[in-house]
Amino acid sequence: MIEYRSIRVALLGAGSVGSQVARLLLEQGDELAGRIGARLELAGVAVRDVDAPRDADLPRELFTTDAESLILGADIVIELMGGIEPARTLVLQAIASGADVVTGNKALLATHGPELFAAAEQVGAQLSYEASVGGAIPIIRPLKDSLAGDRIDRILGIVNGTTNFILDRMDTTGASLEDALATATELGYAEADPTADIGGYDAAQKAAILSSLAFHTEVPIEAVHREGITSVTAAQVESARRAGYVVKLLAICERLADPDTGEEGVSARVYPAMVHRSHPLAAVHGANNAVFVEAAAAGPLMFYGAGAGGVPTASAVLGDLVAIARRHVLGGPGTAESTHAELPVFDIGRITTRYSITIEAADEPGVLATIAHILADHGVSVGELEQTIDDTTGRATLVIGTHEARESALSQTVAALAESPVVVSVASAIRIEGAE
Ligand SMILES: NC(=O)C1=CN([C@@H]2O[C@H](COP(=O)(O)OP(=O)(O)OC[C@H]3O[C@@H](n4cnc5c(N)ncnc54)[C@H](OP(=O)(O)O)[C@@H]3O)[C@@H](O)[C@H]2O)C=CC1
Ligand SMILES: N[C@@H](CC=O)C(=O)O
Repeated sequence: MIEYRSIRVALLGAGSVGSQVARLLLEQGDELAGRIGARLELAGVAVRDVDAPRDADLPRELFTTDAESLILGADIVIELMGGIEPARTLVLQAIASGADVVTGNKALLATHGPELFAAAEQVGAQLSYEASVGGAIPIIRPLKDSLAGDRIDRILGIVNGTTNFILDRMDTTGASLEDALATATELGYAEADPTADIGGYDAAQKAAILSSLAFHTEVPIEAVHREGITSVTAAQVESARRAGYVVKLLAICERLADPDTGEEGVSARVYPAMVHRSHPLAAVHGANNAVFVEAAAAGPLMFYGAGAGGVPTASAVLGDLVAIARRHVLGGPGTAESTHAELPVFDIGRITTRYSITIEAADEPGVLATIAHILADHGVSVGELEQTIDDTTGRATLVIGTHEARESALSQTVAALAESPVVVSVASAIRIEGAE
């Protein structure tokens, strides 16, 4: 039997992901030691409550509530507590004490990434975060390393497993958002506060991380346009379904030219949109994620797989852990973050999108002409208006087909329609993304 040296690993958090990381580390200890050339010794696991039930059967003596003491003496610290504090302070303490860090905490990276990366760079520590986007899907390292020599123009993806699970359930079983969210939470997909998922915050944090990596610039979380799925109704999902579309929460990160000045910049945005059923993103079911990357030389690339869940995400965490541990054995520099370019981040109002608007109006003479007039004022042609009349309610449903306009124009059109006395409600205004 080979006597390996030990690398001390401190784990902060043993929830959905952390408990599976600990289990796999203990179960696969010998195999990982062979791959690394050193034994990963789980020094301890910091939690809030050492007696709380866990998803995995782990030795009780590993648990502590004293994260600060656990960090001291650790070679590698894995942060899987989530949230900003105390995670930020603990990660900084770990770096200052000479440890490398692995984290899956996108909220932390999207808000304090520059501070954490600078602290790590100053002391030559590694800060790895593959699990922060796409769960099990390798997407961080491909963007950071494999595609570092290419020019990425666009990323279009589904990056939140919980909302994809919910929208998929609403589409395929007619379940309510609340019921589907309860199931996603039971399955360990949702954040500790699921508002982060359904409000689009989690996807926006991931968009900030992806666009910063892809465009080698700092895209702060405040610059990411965010809309969640809380306003998506069963009726909207159903009408999209009847029209051959499915509603998905999308993250779009793209390099573009300012429509007014031609200046190059980037846009990062998250919103629910209709995707045609023939588009590959429509076939992303359950808590799976998919990320399309369009790179100038590589062409289109697609990354697909489990986007959430304790076991799949543990795979990404362990991948980072093994990569760092190998460096402890073999020496040599780790991978670095890009030196940042200064690209402006465009406001959503400058983006051009395709969208569909559904209006409910009283079926009165002249309604169509009034609405057509409002639309014409906002540059939407009358020819794009379709009308159906419900015989029982007497209401007219008017659907503006696929129309392309600047986001600023879209919000003005919707506001003008909503204010018109002939309009009962703007039942739905939803973007359409992805070619059919
Ligand atoms: N769940 C998923 O599918 C994915 C999650 N992630 C990210 O991974 C991280 C962990 O997620 P997840 O496992 O779902 O989170 P959980 O909420 O399930 O687990 C959090 C763990 O951290 C511990 N913890 C929280 N706050 C403290 C504190 N102040 N002091 C000590 N321990 C603390 C909790 O302790 P206790 O158990 O005692 O309460 C718990 O064990 C998050 O950043 C999340 O965004 C990334 C990809 C996928
Ligand atoms: N809550 C997140 C977990 C993974 O990042 C999600 O649902 O995607």
